[in-house]
Amino acid sequence: MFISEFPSFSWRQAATAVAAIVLTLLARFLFKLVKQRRRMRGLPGPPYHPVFGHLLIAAKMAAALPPDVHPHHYWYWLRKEYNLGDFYYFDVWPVGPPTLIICNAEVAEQITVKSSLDKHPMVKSFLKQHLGVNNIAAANGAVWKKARTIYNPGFAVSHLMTAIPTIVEDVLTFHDILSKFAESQEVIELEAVAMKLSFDVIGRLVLDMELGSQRGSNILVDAFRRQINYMSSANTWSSPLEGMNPLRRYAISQNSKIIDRFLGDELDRRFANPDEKVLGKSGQRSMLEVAMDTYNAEVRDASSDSSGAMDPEFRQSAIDQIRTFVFAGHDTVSTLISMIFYFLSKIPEARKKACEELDNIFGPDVQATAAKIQEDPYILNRLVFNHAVMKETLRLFPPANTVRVGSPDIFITDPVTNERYPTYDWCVWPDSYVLGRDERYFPKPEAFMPERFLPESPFSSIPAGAWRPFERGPRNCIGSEFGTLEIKVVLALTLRDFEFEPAYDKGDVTVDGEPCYQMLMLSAKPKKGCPGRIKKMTTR
Ligand code: HEM
Repeated sequence: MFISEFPSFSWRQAATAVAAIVLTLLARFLFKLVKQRRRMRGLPGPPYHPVFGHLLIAAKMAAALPPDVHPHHYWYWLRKEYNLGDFYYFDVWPVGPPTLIICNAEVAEQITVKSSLDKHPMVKSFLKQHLGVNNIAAANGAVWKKARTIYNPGFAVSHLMTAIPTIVEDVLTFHDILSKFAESQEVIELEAVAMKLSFDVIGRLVLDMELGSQRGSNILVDAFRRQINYMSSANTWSSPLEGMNPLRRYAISQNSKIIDRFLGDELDRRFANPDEKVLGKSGQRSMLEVAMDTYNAEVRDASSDSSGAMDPEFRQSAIDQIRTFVFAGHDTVSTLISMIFYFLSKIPEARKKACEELDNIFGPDVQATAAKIQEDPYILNRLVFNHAVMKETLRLFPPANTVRVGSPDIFITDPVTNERYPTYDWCVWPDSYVLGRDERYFPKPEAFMPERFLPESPFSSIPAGAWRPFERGPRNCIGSEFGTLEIKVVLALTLRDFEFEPAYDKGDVTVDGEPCYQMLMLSAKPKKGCPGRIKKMTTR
């Protein structure tokens, strides 16, 4: 083409083209805005502005709460401030997704148990950079079902019990570490200390490996820690621009490659030696073995290529799931350990009862307790009061939650009026924090009372669906049994020897009466990492 053949544009034509584009975009935006605001008609929620929707209320809420709070605190604040009922709609489009918040046990069951809405696409768009595109926690449909079917056997109680003896060793290391902190009397972030333990423990279950992160460093654990820092608040609603930073994205993808390489090498090693009994000293089968079993049964002959390499699709999916188990399996448990110590520090009677139960079942000596658990892990089932302590802590401080996407065919039904309300095009959020503080289900909700979970509870029985920190229905937590067992081992081996003394400052901001409020770090983490000192118990 010759130069003379180029069409000649005048500035005026260029300006007209730009104006046309801007006007089209503006018209589209206005069309969507009107459509969005109309959808709210007749739906329950805080006072609604015809143009700004709930944006003005969101601004008021942001001014009332610290900027780093987990959305659990938003939903609870809104409900109290505007005296909202069993569910409400909150429309902050275009700043955030229009959300339907569910605060009623029966309604929460309608969209998780009776029908199970899919996970919201924003869960995948956020998690894929950290846990891979196939991760079970964000997947839907056939991809999710296949993953759940493959890994369910690895979470069967009989299988989990085989991991307990080595977990006892990790918890004894934790005991040593707490002893050192008790001597030094330094202020520690309990959540960070507990996280090293929960890493070691999940390493046993998932990889049957001794990660040793309580004592030193490890390539995998270090890479996971960096990844978790990238997942922090800066990554989410409070500062959306940070998520767009290309340098940060590059750093995340490089770090991800380190994790993938580590796990991929492990898979390849086990693939190359199908007959080798790749068992660690526990003699248990890790999640890697569970994955290899499926591969050998279903995929190996059909799809190994001529080079004899593992089917790449299966390999990547296995890596994604193992990453997800390591992440989901350590992050929530470390929060739970620190929050149990925190709440028990405030309620000595509950602590005393938990210690008495441990003495009755195991006798007073910690080494003897460890030996008893190793010999018969099922003895942990007898820890009824300690289990109730765990449940009460999760009621007040649920570390995780589910976020679903509405569907044109699925409506919620108001349990009082029987009227149906839409879920379609709403982000649907059944909130365990709000439910856990509802006095219809949990009388004296602010009080820490493990007794409410015992058969002889002074209160009427708790309806199904009111307590849902592990979520419910087919998308419930696959690791709930394992998390519970781990907590019981921790309590059995540490509670009687150590006490926690929180070290929040007098001037620290509180939310719902707590300086230890829920911070958004993907999951809900205690503010400041739950700072405090460890005290060695001399009397119980
Ligand atoms: C205190 C301990 C734990 C709590 C409170 C907890 C809570 C939850 C919650 C609320 C969900 C639903 C999330 C959603 O719908 O997006 C979930 C899912 C999940 N959890 Fe846990 N979890 C805990 C421990 C564990 C452990 C120990 C593991 C693994 C070893 C684990 C692995 C998973 C996985 C893989 C999912 C996704 C399941 C699916 O979508 O099918 N969790 N957890």
